[in-house]
Amino acid sequence: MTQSIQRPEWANTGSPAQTSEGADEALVLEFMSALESNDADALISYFIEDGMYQNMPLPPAYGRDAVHATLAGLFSVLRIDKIDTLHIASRGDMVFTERVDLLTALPTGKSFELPVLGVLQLRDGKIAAWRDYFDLRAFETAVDFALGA
Ligand SMILES: CCCCCCC(N)=O
Repeated sequence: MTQSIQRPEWANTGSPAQTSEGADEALVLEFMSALESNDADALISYFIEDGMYQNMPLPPAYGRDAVHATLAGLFSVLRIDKIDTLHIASRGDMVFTERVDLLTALPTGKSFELPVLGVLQLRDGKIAAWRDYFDLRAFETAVDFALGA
């Protein structure tokens, strides 16, 4: 079932795929689309060996094995239904995404459109660091599931 996200009225018109610049932003948009696979084995190939991943309200993961375990752990309790990247920008090796991530908590079946600011650092066409900033309490309250427990 193709999920759709209500685009906020303040979002720029047009899709970042049309306005993105450079290989790093294109790679990040490809990765954001790949997240909808919910496949940790496929997603880890986007990271360098000593990459890091952190959902900022939760502990960080350092190194490919820890990043894979964190992704697999997330996918055991939630499903990424849709990632809508509203805006994307980059400076040097840093890429910034303003997004709405449509997520479903598997234990409750409840979904939430989570506003997210994503910061990614690229190195040789792969992700060296991925940090997502969002309101965990708003998410947990909306889906009635304590992710951070
Ligand atoms: C709510 C915490 C889980 C976030 C999963 C990945 C994402 N940023 O959408």
